[in-house]
Amino acid sequence: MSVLALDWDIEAAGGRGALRLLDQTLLPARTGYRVVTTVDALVEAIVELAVRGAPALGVAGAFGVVLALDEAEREGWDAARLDAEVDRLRSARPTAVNLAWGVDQVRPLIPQGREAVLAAAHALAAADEAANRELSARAADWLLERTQRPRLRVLTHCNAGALATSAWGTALGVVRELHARGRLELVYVDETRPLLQGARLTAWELRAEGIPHTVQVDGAAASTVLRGLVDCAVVGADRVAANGDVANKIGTLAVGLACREAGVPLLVAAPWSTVDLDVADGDGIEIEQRPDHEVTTVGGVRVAPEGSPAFNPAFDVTPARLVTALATERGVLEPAAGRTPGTAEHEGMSFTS
Ligand SMILES: CSC[C@H]1O[C@H](OP(=O)(O)O)[C@H](O)[C@@H]1O
Repeated sequence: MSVLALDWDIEAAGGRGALRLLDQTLLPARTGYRVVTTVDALVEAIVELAVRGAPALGVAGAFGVVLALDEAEREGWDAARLDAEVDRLRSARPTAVNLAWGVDQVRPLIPQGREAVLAAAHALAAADEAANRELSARAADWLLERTQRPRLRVLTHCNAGALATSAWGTALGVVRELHARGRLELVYVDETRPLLQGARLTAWELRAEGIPHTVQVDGAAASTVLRGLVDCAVVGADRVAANGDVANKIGTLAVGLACREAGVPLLVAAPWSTVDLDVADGDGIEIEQRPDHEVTTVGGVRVAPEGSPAFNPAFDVTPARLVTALATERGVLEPAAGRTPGTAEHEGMSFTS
């Protein structure tokens, strides 16, 4: 199964093409799509998490610039309006660096015309898949060497799968790689409240491919780790600071603390596009605050009393000292060990254990 979170649909919208999004708010109950042709519709899809996941947001941002160019032509926008709309797309969600990065990769090509921007967006999507496959192989090698286990029991949090990327996935890319090698025993899938990306999306991906897994409540993660039920935790990332601090879905920090206490490796799987060298450490990463109703209701049913407010940070920051390994397509770094890469590929990163 090769699910695509998003793809450019050249037949849509009168032949000019459109961005077709697998609407992740509908999964796993049903499969539906949003075919978006405007910046408004794409921003709405991003904010509602119809399309989500750092690398997928990068690809959506790049194709979103093409949508903005087409809309500008249809609506007669001047350069200032086009610029403002691209900025609005770029800032639709603040924590994942990839959205802004994807826009910034293609924006300089606007003077060369829409076909140049479209070609660059396609190239960015292809490069993301290649990076995911490379980092997954490197991560699997590292985990098998580190654990010396014949088959691995893995805990993962949220969804960092094909649905969160252009294809293959990051954390789930590592799981797919281990499974393909016959070296995966079981995946413990944190449900990942409040939007349940684990229970809804990660389980959907793993079930579709017959990858053994079991869904658990987020509150079980620490005891699962400390009871020795897993050999490692593998998660994605939304932004990695220059010192190795990692912003990821809320609850990742708790997994990192449990792993450190249990002496179990926490591996963060992320393409280099998620590394933000302009941010020195985690304190510089903006954490998205999301609406109360995501916490106080479940499936539209109120579970907290009317009038009870909610605290709903969408991400947390796991300090580098808890990150055993950071697997990118350029190599596997070891922030917790203070192993500064000291190689050209990782120029700008610096870890102190
Ligand atoms: C490889 S996706 C990285 C990251 O994105 C997810 O956040 P969201 O579902 O809010 O877009 C989650 O933090 C994943 O780990």
